[in-house]
Amino acid sequence: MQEIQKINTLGIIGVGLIGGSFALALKKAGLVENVIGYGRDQQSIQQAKDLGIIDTIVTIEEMGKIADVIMIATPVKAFLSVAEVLAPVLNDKAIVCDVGSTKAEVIQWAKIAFKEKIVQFIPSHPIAGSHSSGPVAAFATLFHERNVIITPLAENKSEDVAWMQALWEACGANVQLLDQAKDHDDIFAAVSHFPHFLAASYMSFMESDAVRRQALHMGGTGFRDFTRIAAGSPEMWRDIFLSNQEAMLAQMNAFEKEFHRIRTLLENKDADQIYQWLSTAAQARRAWTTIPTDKEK
Ligand SMILES: NC(=O)c1ccc[n+]([C@@H]2O[C@H](COP(=O)([O-])OP(=O)(O)OC[C@H]3O[C@@H](n4cnc5c(N)ncnc54)[C@H](O)[C@@H]3O)[C@@H](O)[C@H]2O)c1
Ligand SMILES: O=C(O)C(=O)C[C@]1(C(=O)O)C=C[C@@H](O)C=C1
Repeated sequence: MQEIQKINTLGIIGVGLIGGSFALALKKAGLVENVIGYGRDQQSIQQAKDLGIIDTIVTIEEMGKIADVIMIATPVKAFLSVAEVLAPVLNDKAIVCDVGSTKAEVIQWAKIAFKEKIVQFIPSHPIAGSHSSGPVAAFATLFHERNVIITPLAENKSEDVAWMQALWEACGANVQLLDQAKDHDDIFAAVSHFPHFLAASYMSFMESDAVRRQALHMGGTGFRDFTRIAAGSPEMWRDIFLSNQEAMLAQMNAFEKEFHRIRTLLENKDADQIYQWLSTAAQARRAWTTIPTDKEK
């Protein structure tokens, strides 16, 4: 196997679950000498340093001058303001990536902020995460056996994309390249953003009424598994929904029809069709093997 080029200085903007885990994974792989970090919140960035995720706290200006790889790992709606500070101070040798859950808007903003330096920006999205956030939630094996989607830009140099891919692979990830940001956003509206909408809607629905709230205490493993993701960061998910509004609304419209169809089956006590519907769903879920099942803790 070809040796992966080491990073002298890795810069992370927004050292939370994803940025922190990337830094820890590359440290563990022995691929980074020095990690510098910038964060919005002083207490949180200090915590990242105390936990050994980053070695030094810096400003974006300092990072832009010295880092050779920079990851922007903030919630997606913070991307533009961060990129606008980074772009003018970004050294020519650096490559920059993001980890945002949406791609079309991020790429549009990257082009506005980085201008001719857009060649240095490689859009990325790890399909790995958790409902926990902040540097305390970060761990080195988060990306093991998980997909990472890179949506390279026409302007990118192929050797930079290859290096980015190799870095993710060194974190244990399987990298897939997707040409179109819109395809990415449609896909992840369906398999990530809309499921989150369902879990969050369900939890707020349960919480909104005293009798249902009382029933929550009786929930078991099915309830736990169905609702886990609803505990995720409201800031992160607000930004994702707003950033992928069009694709989310398309999912909602389609689901409204399905909701209606199933409701009618139940109103009509149509046992055969209800069985058919549940059977199709069960087969689809049993056949889903995209990621391995987490080992029992
Ligand atoms: N959590 C997941 O499951 C997951 C998975 C894949 C991708 N993502 C994406 O990764 C990004 C980060 O998510 P996360 O789970 O690590 O969130 P997080 O809350 O754990 O970390 C985000 C960090 O960014 C910092 N931050 C926020 N605004 C900032 C700003 N303007 N300048 C500098 N720092 C700022 C926060 O203080 C925090 O430390 C988001 O864009 C999210 O969509 C998340
Ligand atoms: O495991 C979780 O809690 C997640 O929500 C992770 C998850 C997902 O939907 O799979 C969430 C958002 C991302 O952009 C990528 C991964």
